[in-house]
Amino acid sequence: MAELALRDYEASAREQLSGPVWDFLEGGSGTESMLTAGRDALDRLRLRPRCLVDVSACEPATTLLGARLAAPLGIAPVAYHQLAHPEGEVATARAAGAVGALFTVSMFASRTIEDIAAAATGPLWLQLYWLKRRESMIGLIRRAEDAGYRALVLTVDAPLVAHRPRDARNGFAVPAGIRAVNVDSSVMSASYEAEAGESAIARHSKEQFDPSITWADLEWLRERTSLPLVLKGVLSGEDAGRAVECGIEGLVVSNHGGRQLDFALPAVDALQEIAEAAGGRCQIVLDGAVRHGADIAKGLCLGADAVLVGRPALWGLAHSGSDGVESVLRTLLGEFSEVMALMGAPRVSDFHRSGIVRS
Ligand SMILES: Cc1cc2nc3c(=O)[nH]c(=O)nc-3n(C[C@H](O)[C@H](O)[C@H](O)COP(=O)(O)O)c2cc1C
Ligand SMILES: CC(C)CC(=O)C(=O)O
Repeated sequence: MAELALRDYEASAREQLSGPVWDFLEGGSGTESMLTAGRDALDRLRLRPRCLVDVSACEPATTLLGARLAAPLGIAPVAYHQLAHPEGEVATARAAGAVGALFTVSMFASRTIEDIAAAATGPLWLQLYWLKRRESMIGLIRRAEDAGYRALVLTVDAPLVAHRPRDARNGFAVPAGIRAVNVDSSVMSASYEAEAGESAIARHSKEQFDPSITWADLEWLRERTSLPLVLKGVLSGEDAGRAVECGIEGLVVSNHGGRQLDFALPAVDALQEIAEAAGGRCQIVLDGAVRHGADIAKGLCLGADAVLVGRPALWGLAHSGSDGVESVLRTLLGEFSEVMALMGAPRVSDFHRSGIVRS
């Protein structure tokens, strides 16, 4: 297969997927201001290389929460991979394992977390929303522990799913046959049908998410699992400091790919403040608009330990299933290896704040 750039996978996915599914995948909240803002913020950052460094043997491998990765790269939690390919998350897990990337499985995965784990040869994290029915959440956590998941990622930027105009206009609902098979069907049953002016996705949150949780509730979760806890959707240094005080092991700096608070700051613009507030006491992961190996380097310079891609994995999946996801990840990895050499940064630990300039 000829080498494709990420934008070719995007174009192919757009052709393959139905209009409403494409809109669900690509769309943002409110004015969709953040869909371009996240990319613009990364583009404004320029890399400053060092010269005359021996880069004859660059080593992109790293460790994240104790798991070895081939590079500081992973896949962000994205609901319902079967929207892009019948094999869904099982295909994605196979691809992530083949490349040595982390795969964060969404609570709203369309394949069972056990089937996904059986296909995985790399580390898996499980993402959770805090459900009103806590016993459903705990049941899922037990299953994740038994299936060998390495961390739980609690998404904290979604007390409710924001208004997403494309989904509302399309009355978007996941097609029959694709279901959130890991969430109690009794919890989910009402949430698969759109109502007038509201997508079924918005109903998921209205009916199931608990918008009353606070920092105090984290202790309750901590007592119920031995897995490391990661908070996803943190955008302020104050919250990062608070998370560290609560003993949280990781943070995903993210604005949910522009799908939650409209006009939220781009995640990469919050990264340095958050990394400084965390002060090396927890691991820092960045997501949002990462589309090139250079973006991985930019994240590392500003204090991230790894970066995640969301939509690009689904573009690869829609294009050619597991092979497509693998090629997307390999493209990013190849670009990152080249950036390492050209930056004079042969190891992941060689990326520092001085390697980046805001233009
Ligand atoms: C279609 C779609 C579904 C998503 N589902 C989830 C989810 O279930 N849980 C979650 O925490 N984030 C979810 N996200 C947000 C991603 O984890 C991630 O923050 C975002 O997509 C990163 O930006 P990128 O797509 O530009 O790489 C979703 C994003 C998309 C595009
Ligand atoms: C099922 C949804 C709540 C998934 C999500 O987080 C999203 O669509 O951004």
